[in-house]
Amino acid sequence: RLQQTLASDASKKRCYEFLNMTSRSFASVIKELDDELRDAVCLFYLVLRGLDTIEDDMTLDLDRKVELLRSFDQIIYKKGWTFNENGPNEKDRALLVHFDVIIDEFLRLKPEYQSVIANITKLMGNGMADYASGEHRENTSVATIKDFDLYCHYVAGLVGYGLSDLFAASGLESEEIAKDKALSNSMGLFLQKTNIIRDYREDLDDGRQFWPREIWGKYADKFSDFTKPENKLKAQYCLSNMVLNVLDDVPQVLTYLSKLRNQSVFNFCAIPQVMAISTLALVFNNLDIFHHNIKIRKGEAVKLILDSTDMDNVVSIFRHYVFEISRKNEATDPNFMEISMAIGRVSVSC
Ligand SMILES: COc1cccc([C@H]2O[C@H](CC(=O)N[C@@H](CC(=O)O)C(=O)O)C(=O)N(CC(C)(C)C)c3ccc(Cl)cc32)c1OC
Repeated sequence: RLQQTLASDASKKRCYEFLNMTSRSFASVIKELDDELRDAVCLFYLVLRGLDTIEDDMTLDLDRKVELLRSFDQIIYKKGWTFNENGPNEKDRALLVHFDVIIDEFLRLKPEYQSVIANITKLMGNGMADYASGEHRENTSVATIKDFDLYCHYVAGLVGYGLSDLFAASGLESEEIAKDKALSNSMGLFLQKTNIIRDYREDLDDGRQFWPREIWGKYADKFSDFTKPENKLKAQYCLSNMVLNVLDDVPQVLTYLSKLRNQSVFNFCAIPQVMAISTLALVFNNLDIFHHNIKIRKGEAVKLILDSTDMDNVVSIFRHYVFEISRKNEATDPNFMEISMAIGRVSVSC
């Protein structure tokens, strides 16, 4: 008995070490969750990280990758399973090499948490596999805005679905939070789309492009054209068009947050969203994103974390950054009117 307890404490501790290693600041936010949810969310994060590592691994041949993605929801039940076929990326490699530890802890979760995580893993793994093997294969390019929303639904919207299901199953939040899928989806889309805008240069250098051709194709012939000084103006208008697309999700994000009742769940959900609206204001009309990765200053991030503990503060943070976007909005920009109206829609929702 004691032997088992010591073993399970050791593997739980190792899971949190992997969490700290893979997610920098976010790990500390997960650790603040109430006891009932902390381990389930930690394991959900690590399972998703494992899936993401496989999707990102360019050294795997396609058939092998698709097989792993489509079966990951069964793999997480296989005690002892580990994976060391994958590439050089040390940080993520370690997680899969020691994935048996994650599986041991996953199998110690309550059955209802296990099934939420397994169901989302199945949907996400198949979505990723469809995407990897489908017509997108050439350079993971996204054609239409519809494709863009579908891709972001697979990799981020589904995470919102799963977390809302965990919140409801824990009893810390109402069943309603898991019912309205559109709200949960927006929680993922807002974060993912903001990151995709911020990461233009990093992804371009990695040979990946996630901006939908339906948008950037209006401003250039090649996705990399925006890095050229002579295309400065086109680059700015393409960027504002991308920001306009993301602003659509803001009202749903605020509605989702307003439904939360548990303080630790609210903090966990609000902090990434206020970081994202701050990032969105930073990248808007900021041509640096075409040259290097930009991030909000550490001091500002800390202030945002401390301030996002109740709905009124979160609303005023969103108002502040949406106002900053409207200040930077230029009348000569073809998207000027649309952005002004999107800002109007946001302002009435908060
Ligand atoms: C209701 O929905 C959510 C509520 C709270 C947080 C998140 C969301 O926030 C982090 C926040 C995070 O991971 N931030 C990074 C910073 C960064 O990535 O730029 C960090 O602070 O390290 C994030 O980015 N993603 C990754 C996806 C967006 C793909 C889902 C994420 C991955 C796994 C989990 Cl369990 C959760 C999240 C939610 O997911 C939608």
